[in-house]
Amino acid sequence: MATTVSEAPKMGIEMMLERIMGAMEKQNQELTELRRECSDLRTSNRSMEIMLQNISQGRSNSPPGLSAGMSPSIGRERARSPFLPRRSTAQAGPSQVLITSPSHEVTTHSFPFPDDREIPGFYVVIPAGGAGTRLWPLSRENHPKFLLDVNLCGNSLLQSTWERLLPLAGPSRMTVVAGPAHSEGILGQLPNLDSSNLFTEPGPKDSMAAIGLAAAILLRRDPEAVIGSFAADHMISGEDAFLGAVTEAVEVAKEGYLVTIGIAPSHPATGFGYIRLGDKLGLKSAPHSRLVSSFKEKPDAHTAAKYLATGQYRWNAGMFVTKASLLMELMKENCPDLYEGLMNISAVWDDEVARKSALEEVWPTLEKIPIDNAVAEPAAAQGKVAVIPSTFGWDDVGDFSSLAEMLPAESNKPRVLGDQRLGKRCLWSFHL
Ligand SMILES: Nc1nc2c(ncn2[C@@H]2O[C@H](COP(=O)(O)OP(=O)(O)O[C@H]3O[C@H](CO)[C@@H](O)[C@H](O)[C@@H]3O)[C@@H](O)[C@H]2O)c(=O)[nH]1
Repeated sequence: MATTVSEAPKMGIEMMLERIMGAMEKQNQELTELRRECSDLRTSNRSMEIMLQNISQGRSNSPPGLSAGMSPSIGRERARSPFLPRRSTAQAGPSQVLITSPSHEVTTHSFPFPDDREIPGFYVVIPAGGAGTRLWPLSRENHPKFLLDVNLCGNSLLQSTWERLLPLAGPSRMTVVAGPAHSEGILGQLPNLDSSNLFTEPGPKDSMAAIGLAAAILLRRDPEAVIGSFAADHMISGEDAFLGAVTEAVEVAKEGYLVTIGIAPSHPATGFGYIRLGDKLGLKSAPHSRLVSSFKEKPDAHTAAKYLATGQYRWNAGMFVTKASLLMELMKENCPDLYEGLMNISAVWDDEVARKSALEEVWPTLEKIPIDNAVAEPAAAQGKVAVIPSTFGWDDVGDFSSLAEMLPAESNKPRVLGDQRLGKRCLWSFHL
């Protein structure tokens, strides 16, 4: 049937109305979805607050796996930093560790630390990579975050990492893996680092190649070596609790596990990986050790909030303790080309000329992959990964908001990194 002139505008209006109705319906659906997510978040917030009240009132059915210093307002992007003068108790006292028991009780344990904490055969590996682009321009390619004294304590993050771990390994078993651009800065800041323990990689190939290179070299030097990798640019408070956790991790590593340290989460962070706790291992020498059921790398906020509410998850702090031989076996199984490349490089490491040509030839061909995806996730699926759930304060100082949390400020005043009296000459100020 032919359309008359008077019907044409009517059809146009009807089509417009139809489109508007369709758009409204879509918006309604999205609103319903958002309301549902808000309601989920409110529910998990409420349960967290109740659990926190229980802790503060000393009730025993306290929260599954939360650090006692945690802020109740988990809806905020970040909780108060444990690196600020405390109003909370996340930082355990000397030789005391806040432990979350499997029955979800937070208890305080004392570790019988001997004066000499050195662990024979334990090597520290500090992968110092990345320019920390989220902290640019404070951190730049030639001034990476780990060389900066970001919280004005008098030490760079790298120096603090060194000092923290030195009691466990002693200077001869402390190693660093970094790019050539940073060698001078690293040796300048760490005068006690043996230059043969600075493993220089030609270019960034991500954490598996960096830690794998150290493991391959150390395995040739000491077939029984147990290694622990700890990022150069993390901040930790409650150092006794930290050392206690690493000491337990070494015990578990000796039993043939790849061991990680799980941090009690204080808020539903989306910038970290999460570890799902599995069964208790029941080791006498490592009473808090558990199997890792699975890893989840950087979930969205909704998923992270759900994880927190279960109490069964810890943050993955990127710390791994293992026999060097096990790490290489896992690489051989899961990324054989990377394994072979690193074994070839390590075979000629002590010969400077042969090392140079092996690095030139092999390094560019190596796969760029994080240790989490390369070995930790597949090994967890085989029941080969353990975790020491811990409650020391930890942050990876990833961005300005995390850095700002570590700096003191009066309310409604900017946070200043540098000398406040210098006014405009201060290093940096934050308006957050
Ligand atoms: N030497 C060297 N080190 C590297 C390289 N790539 C990464 N690293 C080092 O390996 C560690 C982790 O690498 P990132 O790239 O910073 O990892 P991420 O995205 O932050 O995630 C990992 O760490 C988080 C904690 O900070 C975890 O929450 C997450 O699950 C994961 O393990 C850091 O110490 C980093 O310096 C490299 O090419 N060379």
